[in-house]
Amino acid sequence: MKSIVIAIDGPAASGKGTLARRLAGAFNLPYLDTGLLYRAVARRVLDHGADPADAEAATEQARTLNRVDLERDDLRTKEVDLAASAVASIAPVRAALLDFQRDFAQVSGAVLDGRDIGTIVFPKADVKLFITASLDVRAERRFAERKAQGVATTLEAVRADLAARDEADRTRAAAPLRPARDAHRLDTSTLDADHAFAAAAALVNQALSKG
Ligand SMILES: Nc1ncnc2c1ncn2[C@@H]1O[C@H](COP(=O)(O)OP(=O)(O)O)[C@@H](O)[C@H]1O
Ligand SMILES: Nc1ccn([C@@H]2O[C@H](COP(=O)(O)OP(=O)(O)O)[C@@H](O)[C@H]2O)c(=O)n1
Repeated sequence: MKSIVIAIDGPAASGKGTLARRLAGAFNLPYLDTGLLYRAVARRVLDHGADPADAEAATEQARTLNRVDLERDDLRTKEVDLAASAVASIAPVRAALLDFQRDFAQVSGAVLDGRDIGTIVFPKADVKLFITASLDVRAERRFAERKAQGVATTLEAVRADLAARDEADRTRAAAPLRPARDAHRLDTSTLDADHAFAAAAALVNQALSKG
């Protein structure tokens, strides 16, 4: 199969990762969850006792990030959610992570999900998807995940955290969260994962048949 790049962006808990993983499996492409890069930088900053908003400290951690950092099992906590969004607003942090993301797709193409894949990382991606869902639906999904992990929280707290992070991601100067002009928008508020996958796979097949 032709090696292609599929860029998937959208707000937190919209279903990007679920969809990206399935597309990667179906089209035999490597998958990169780029949120993990920012989470791992944030984790390292916190481990060093530094402030995630400290540009110098965060940039140093981004420049020395390695693959093992991405495999940690403590990257999806509430503390890291907010710290990741803070380090992600620092332009030199983003610059330090750019080559890794581009190199990842070099050999065999890839599916990447994040916030700026279609706008900055791969502006010429073969297929761009912008995944959304209402704040209430996304909060329910993330709350269910946290509950399954045994984390003590409330739906209201999860909703407030998502809203704050989305607002920060949308309004930052460096690579703000927004759909690329040529992105296909997919609202998963009332689409289950199977229907979201079917809609996305149809768009990928369309691109493959044109290419
Ligand atoms: N279309 C969908 N319908 C219902 N639940 C979904 C859908 N897509 C994802 N989920 C669930 O929502 C949660 C967040 O999905 P995830 O793919 O991790 O989102 P993101 O990568 O955008 O943060 C997960 O528990 C996932 O199983
Ligand atoms: N390409 C990306 C991916 C993530 N991020 C940042 O990293 C944070 C965590 O991303 P994530 O994709 O793991 O978050 P969830 O959607 O899984 O909650 C986001 O809130 C963004 O601030 C980014 O700025 N650019």
